Amino acid sequence: MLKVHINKQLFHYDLEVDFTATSEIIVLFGPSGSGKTTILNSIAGLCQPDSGEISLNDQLFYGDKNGSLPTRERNIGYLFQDYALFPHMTVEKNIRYGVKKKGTELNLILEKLLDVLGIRHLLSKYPHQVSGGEKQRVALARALATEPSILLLDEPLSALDSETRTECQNELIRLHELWKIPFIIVTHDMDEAKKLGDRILFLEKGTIIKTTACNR
Ligand SMILES: Nc1ncnc2c1ncn2[C@@H]1O[C@H](COP(=O)(O)OP(=O)(O)OP(=O)(O)O)[C@@H](O)[C@H]1O
Repeated sequence: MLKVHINKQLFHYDLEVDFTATSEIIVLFGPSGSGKTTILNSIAGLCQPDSGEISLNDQLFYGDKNGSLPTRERNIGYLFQDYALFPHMTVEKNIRYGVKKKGTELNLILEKLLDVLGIRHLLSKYPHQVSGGEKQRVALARALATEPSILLLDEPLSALDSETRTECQNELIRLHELWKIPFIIVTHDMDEAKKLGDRILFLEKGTIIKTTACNR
């Protein structure tokens, strides 16, 4: 279980949130500047809370007395809004980047991801040679190739046209059923939030003002 209890002073208000996530899809929903990315970055270790506690199962990511576990030791998959693929690397190199495992074990994971995401034919291509939806799938493969214990997604579908977006939403739900880890997804789109989320956390100025359970 992921436990997040953080306080952080931001420019215009104090962020204070407290929530847990089991192997479910949690959607963070709220206006621009309400603190969604700050929450993801705190879980990933890319920014530091001022106080509180973040843990995943028995592993403490951040604690008032214990300090902060480095990002590389948190075993987190993070899908950034612009996918952050390396432009000078092929799709295959992008997916393999940062994966510590080698040999048969890695190949089994990669084979599964290539099939599930339907991107085998793209391996030798460069990011500028593939479409937005394909980039999104490649970025998902890269995030999952490290077999993370949790996946963070910051507006993963916002750059896609509506048809590709619907396809990718279905894919995310399917991947979640296969991987069975907590997914924390940021979106601005209410329909998407309802379609993807097991629970939606509504944020306003750094506070969770409402939580809704969804029946997917
Ligand atoms: N390093 C920082 N120190 C203090 N405040 C910051 C810092 N970085 C960002 N902020 C402020 O924190 C607030 C939340 O930003 P954040 O990016 O988390 O919001 P968001 O909900 O993800 O917004 P968006 O939907 O536009 O991406 C903003 O008001 C921003 O000005």
